[in-house]
Amino acid sequence: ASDASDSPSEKFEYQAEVSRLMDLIVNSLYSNKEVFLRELISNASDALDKLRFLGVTEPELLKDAVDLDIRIQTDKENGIITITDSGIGMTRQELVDCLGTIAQSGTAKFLKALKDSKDAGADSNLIGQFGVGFYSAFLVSERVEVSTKSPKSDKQYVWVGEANSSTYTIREETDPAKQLPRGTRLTLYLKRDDKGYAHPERVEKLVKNYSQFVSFPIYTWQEKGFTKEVEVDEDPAEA
Ligand SMILES: CCNC(=O)[C@H]1O[C@@H](n2cnc3c(N)nc(I)nc32)[C@H](O)[C@@H]1O
Repeated sequence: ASDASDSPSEKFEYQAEVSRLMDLIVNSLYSNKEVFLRELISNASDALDKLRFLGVTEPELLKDAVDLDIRIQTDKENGIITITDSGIGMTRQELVDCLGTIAQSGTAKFLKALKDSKDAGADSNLIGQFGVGFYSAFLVSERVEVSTKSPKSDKQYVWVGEANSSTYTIREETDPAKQLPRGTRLTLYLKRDDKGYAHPERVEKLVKNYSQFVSFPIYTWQEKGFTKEVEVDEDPAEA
């Protein structure tokens, strides 16, 4: 929760289409909540891809030499999941453009596709195709924080959204303990009935089921520090 020491935050209204889209996603995927982790890992992977691609022509983007990976930390006592990527990160304006607004055409197309889709399964795949998977975080979270640092900006910002709210806030991240060299850290404060997702073995199972083809290493935080989550198939010759 934001305490007094936080930097001042600015409040924004979601663009109307976004509010409608969030309600639609939460209602249509209610029976398939576990897809949230696949969608958020997919966004993290896209952010790492963007960085790798841009790094080819703009090597200075890679100046903060941190490994390109995705780290998932669970806090089962408090029902919190953290997903951190060392991707390109977002500027303050990008937070507004990417999370507070959506191209009208995108929503209309998504709505039509949703109507045409037959079963719930199709719905969950549709949100990935339309790049709107971020909002699936609100299937299981009462509050989502997106702390992000882009090499294009000298400041780190925190976007905060609450379930069933028509507004979100953005403030500068000034807490020294929360600084990122680059990339994005999502903090999911899980709903009372969904705190079970904050168990490491459940996260591991979801990562194995849904995200085995991500082209970056995914680490889950255990008590004993980060361990490699996705087995790399041993070369039989070396096994
Ligand atoms: C419709 C919701 N919008 C998004 O999910 C967009 O937000 C941005 N986004 C979401 N998670 C992100 C992430 N982890 N890193 C970066 I860079 N951008 C991210 C991307 O531009 C997504 O297309």
